[in-house]
Amino acid sequence: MDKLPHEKGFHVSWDQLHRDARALAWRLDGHGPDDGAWKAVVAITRGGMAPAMIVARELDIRHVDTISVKSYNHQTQSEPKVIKSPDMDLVGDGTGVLIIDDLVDTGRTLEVVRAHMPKAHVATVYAKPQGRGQVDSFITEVSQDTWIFFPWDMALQYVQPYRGTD
Ligand SMILES: O=P(O)(O)OC[C@H]1O[C@H](OP(=O)(O)OP(=O)(O)O)[C@H](O)[C@@H]1O
Ligand SMILES: Nc1nc2[nH]cnc2c(=O)[nH]1
Ligand SMILES: [Mg+2]
Repeated sequence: MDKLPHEKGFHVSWDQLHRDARALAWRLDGHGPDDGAWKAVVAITRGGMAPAMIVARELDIRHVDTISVKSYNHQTQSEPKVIKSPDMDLVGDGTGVLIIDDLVDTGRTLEVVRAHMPKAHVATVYAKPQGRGQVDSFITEVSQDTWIFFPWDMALQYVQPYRGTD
């Protein structure tokens, strides 16, 4: 069987992701610059889209845009590239904008995104120590040598019982 590049796996179900993204929304609620309100959400595609939708729903934010940064091919990192920018008339310098991603690992993706919107508030659901300094808010920290598996990358499958029957 193929070996994973990381020994530890943190497997996140849809239910867990929903709860954690909601917890992130509750943490951010009332902390925007305009009487506590946020003016827009920018999801970092693709992984930030589901958490961003949940946060936007909880905080009643209707302006939702995306920035696309590609930095991984499966589990191998390469130079991050912005493939698609948000509407800069909407986001401006980032004031009042919530940038949402599923996780921060090395922080390289967020470095690129922050350069686009320096005044935005950056939030991720999960964070690893190396990239934690790039996020303003997050919910759960995992160790650097843990690989996070998201529900959209998994499927239910049969598991052998601990004790075989033969
Ligand atoms: O902090 P970093 O080391 O830069 O890594 C974090 C980024 O890596 C993953 O995205 P990926 O580039 O794999 O694209 P995807 O969201 O489309 O899966 C993840 O969703 C984060 O956006
Ligand atoms: N799914 C997933 N993508 C990543 N990109 C960088 N780190 C990770 C991780 O732990 N899990
Ligand atoms: Mg991503």
